[in-house]
Amino acid sequence: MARYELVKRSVALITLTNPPVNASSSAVRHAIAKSMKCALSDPEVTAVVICGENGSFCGGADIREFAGPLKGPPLVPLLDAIEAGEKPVVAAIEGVALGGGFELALVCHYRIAHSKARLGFPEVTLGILPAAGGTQRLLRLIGIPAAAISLKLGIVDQVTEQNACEVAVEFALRAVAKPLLSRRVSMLTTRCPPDLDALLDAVTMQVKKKAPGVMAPLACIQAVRAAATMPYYKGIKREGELMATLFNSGQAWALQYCFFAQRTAGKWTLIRSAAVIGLGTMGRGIAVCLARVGISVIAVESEKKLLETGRQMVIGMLERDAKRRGVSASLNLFKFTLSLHDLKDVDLVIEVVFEDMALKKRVFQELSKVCRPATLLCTNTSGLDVDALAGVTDRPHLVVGMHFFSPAHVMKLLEVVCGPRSSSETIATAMSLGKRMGKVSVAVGNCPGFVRNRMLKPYIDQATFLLEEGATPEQIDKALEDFGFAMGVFRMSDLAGLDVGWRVRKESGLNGSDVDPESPPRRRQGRRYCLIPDMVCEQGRFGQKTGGGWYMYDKRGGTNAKPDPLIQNLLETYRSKYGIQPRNISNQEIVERCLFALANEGFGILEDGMAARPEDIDVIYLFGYGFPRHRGGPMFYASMVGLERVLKRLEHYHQAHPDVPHLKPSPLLKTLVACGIPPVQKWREHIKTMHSHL
Ligand SMILES: CCCCCCC/C=C/C(=O)SCCNC(=O)CCNC(=O)[C@H](O)C(C)(C)COP(=O)(O)OP(=O)(O)OC[C@H]1O[C@@H](n2cnc3c(N)ncnc32)[C@H](O)[C@@H]1OP(=O)(O)O
Repeated sequence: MARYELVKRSVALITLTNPPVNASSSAVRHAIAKSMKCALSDPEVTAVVICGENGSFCGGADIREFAGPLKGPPLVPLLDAIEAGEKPVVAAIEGVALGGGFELALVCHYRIAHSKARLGFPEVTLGILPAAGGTQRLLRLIGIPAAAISLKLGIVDQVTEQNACEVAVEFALRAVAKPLLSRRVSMLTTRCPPDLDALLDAVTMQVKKKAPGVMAPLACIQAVRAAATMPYYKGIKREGELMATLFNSGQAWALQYCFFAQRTAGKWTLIRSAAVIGLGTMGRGIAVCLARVGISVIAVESEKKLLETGRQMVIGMLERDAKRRGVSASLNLFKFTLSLHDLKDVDLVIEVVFEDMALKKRVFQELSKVCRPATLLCTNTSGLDVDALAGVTDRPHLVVGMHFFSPAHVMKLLEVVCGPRSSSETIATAMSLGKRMGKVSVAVGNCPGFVRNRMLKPYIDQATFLLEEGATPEQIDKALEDFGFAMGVFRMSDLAGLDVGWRVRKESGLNGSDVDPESPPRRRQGRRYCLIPDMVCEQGRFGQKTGGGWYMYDKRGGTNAKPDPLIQNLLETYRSKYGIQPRNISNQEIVERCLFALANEGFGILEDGMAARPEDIDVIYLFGYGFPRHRGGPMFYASMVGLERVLKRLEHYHQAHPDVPHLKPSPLLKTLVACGIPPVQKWREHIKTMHSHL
């Protein structure tokens, strides 16, 4: 609910994390109190910055909590303590600072606001008034007659076009040595016009005329009078009394009801009930995502034991999730069953069974028989042909891919895979369901691997070829981590599990009994093939979950990756077996080969019409693979490097490795270079084939 971290060695950064608007729920207030205590007691900390996650400072008190008894730390003492603290506190305001959020900003000693930030007290629209000192502090800060923009008024100390949080941290460092007394807004005296009574009487008349019978605006005027005529400690008492009257009035209840009713009315949806078939890791995560947004879920397994395990895991996840979000777990939305017949009335089914086409086809045939004709049938396949599944149903237009990423209740990306027969309504429903589930949904075409996994193949291939040529997993990971990835390709693969790729390679005849015995060494299906990943899996090393993969871990499920002499040994034996002379490989070569191959596949995807635009690919990589955000995504990165350079380097590497088709520059890349390198946003204009739905 709030993240606490030390930045620049001495600034405590407190980030409110309560989506969508970082409302100051009881859990958030608790987290702020705890973080402030830490910051004020830590001698290393000289200043504090408070900001909100995802571009929103704080949307105010959590209005949903108004209906129940007050939980968690009360706001007023919490805010007073921040203001009274002996270390400078700077509010970094992006998005909104409304109601209690604005009050939080007002107790900070300095306020840095983004130029697009919105600050204000909308409480009156909810039938109440700003009752955590807001009426008293704001007027002390700007005086009674004020009515202009924030900087001019002195509400904020600096307006910025840049990242407000970064600016606030620098500001906080400069504020360390300065006295705080004059920065405590509650200590200031309200500037009043000489004709205060006349002014307030006139405003009262206006309000009565404009909003006859409405209590909150009149209470606000009384609070203003208190700010003008009383010392702070009396003013805030008056503010509290006024709030108490309003808070329990039918007007406040009605206005708060209207706030939520207006938002609920917009939530018309086709999907009220869903089924998830398969309660493995993915299925469980998807089921939790659905229940989180109030959709009732029928969870299906094929065997009693699997169903029971799945049930226990789902309940545990729901309870932990609810605790974290400070809400009650929606267990009542779940039904667990062994029978597909129970799905006859659901609005949508998501199939999450084993990645086996024959099995999936059997499930889709069965669903066709048992589900009502309007039920949408979705598959979570990570790369199989969605249209082949549509083809076995009685409703191909209602079949679509919903490709979640593991862990599904955490990862933001959702690829909505549009088959050639998926109807526009089906795609739109899947996209909007994804949005409702808090996912970043991207529509993609139906090609093997779709977008993320299709692009991942050349990226991982390059990394394994580099191993053959002389690099180590640690060296390659380090180069990619220095580039900005949180994890290099091998550490990431260990986390995801190596067995899935191994199975896919077997199924596609690249490994195992289907391999053509005539194929030359290290070549499969006419191109270069690295056997090392298969050899690692053959040793039962599937990554973190088995305690070993490309690295070794202290235990099964361990996360602390250490270089493994066994892998080093395997590489040396492999190179000598195939007569490969290891060479020194530069970090530049590692980054270029991995990332240019990745982007090159992206160009191919655009050319095939499997993604609508480069921005979609970048979003997929930002949210589905942790591509460093400050690099913009693989396509934007390519444009920053310069397409001409990317083309030249790919030509160079392809010449050196002619048996690696992924290094051959894509025709679209060549076209873009030939036609003067347009900006990313204009690439779409040069794509000839476009998927009909994208
Ligand atoms: C001694 C006791 C002292 C108590 C003192 C208490 C004093 C403080 C009082 C307050 O702070 S009252 C709250 C003041 N704040 C507001 O009135 C802001 C209300 N919200 C908005 O105006 C808008 O939501 C927004 C922040 C401008 C964002 O607008 P946008 O159009 O982007 O999104 P919405 O659809 O409106 O909202 C998204 C989502 O968020 C929910 N939500 C928004 N604000 C709150 C909130 N303050 N509390 C709880 N929930 C909030 C909103 O309902 C939507 O939810 P869903 O519909 O998606 O579920």
